[in-house]
Amino acid sequence: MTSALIAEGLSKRYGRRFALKDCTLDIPAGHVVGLVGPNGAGKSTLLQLACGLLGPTSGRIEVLGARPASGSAQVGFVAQDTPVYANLSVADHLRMGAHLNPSWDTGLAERRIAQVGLDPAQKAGKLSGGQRAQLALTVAAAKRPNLLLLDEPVAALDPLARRNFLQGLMELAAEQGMSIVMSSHLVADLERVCDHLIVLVASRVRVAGDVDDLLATHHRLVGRRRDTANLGTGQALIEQSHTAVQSTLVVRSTAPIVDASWQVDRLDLEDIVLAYMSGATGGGSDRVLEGQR
Ligand SMILES: Nc1ncnc2c1ncn2[C@@H]1O[C@H](COP(=O)(O)OP(=O)(O)OP(=O)(O)O)[C@@H](O)[C@H]1O
Repeated sequence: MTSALIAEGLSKRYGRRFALKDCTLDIPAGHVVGLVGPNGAGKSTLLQLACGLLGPTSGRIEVLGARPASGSAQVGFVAQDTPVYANLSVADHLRMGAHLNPSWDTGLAERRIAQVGLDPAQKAGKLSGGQRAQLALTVAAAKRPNLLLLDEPVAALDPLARRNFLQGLMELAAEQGMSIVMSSHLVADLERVCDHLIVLVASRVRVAGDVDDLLATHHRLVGRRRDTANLGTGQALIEQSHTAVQSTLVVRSTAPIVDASWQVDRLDLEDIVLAYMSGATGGGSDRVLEGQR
């Protein structure tokens, strides 16, 4: 398996504050990867390190087998604020893309512009936020990069445009073999399109892996109140909450849960992401203390 991105002990610091800390990842090529985490977790920082707009404070990052270089034809990046040139028309953006990129795919660009209903003559400065996002994605995709990095690309899109956009992404990945890494707060969307997920919380990677594997190995256990120090071997506690009589845990376990005193439920991806986010904030242990009062 080849890697789209490898990070080892990757950190980025601004003054005394870490935007990303000790991040170790191996993102397989040819996948659609979701990057989630709360505001300020470090998602944009990781994407900017990956496209060479930022350099690491320490550690190593390799993208498609090389050190990231800003402007690489192999890597497409759409920043959170979907930058376009306000005074240029949609058609001007496509002409400029064709001029600057040897691997420019005119057919793909024109097809997408028509699909999303953009008027080629319209000035980019007059487009809505969602339309600008569609234009920026089209320009990035038509470069035919091997890796496409998207920072919250669907935030400005209406639900129908979002569904079409995500459908388009899946087609790009399937037809062109493009690797895609996309940050978003909309986990339900990511569950539909991503086959790999990274959860970043407070500058650190909390979990990363194939979505199918994450769904198969995380469980919610509900049972009579008990001490979580005695979990079965191979079970990692992700989140816990307790009432006076009942304990509710989220655990990661590769082996089946055999303790019949637990009711065991499956989790969806959103449940898993929320468990990592709240487990990391210490919410779980606060709730233990509250239950013991
Ligand atoms: N240029 C900068 N100077 C100082 N601090 C910065 C800078 N850029 C980011 N940070 C800090 O680094 C941390 C991570 O920021 P980042 O933008 O990567 O988070 P994010 O996960 O993308 O957040 P959001 O979901 O809100 O977009 C934040 O605490 C932020 O304040």
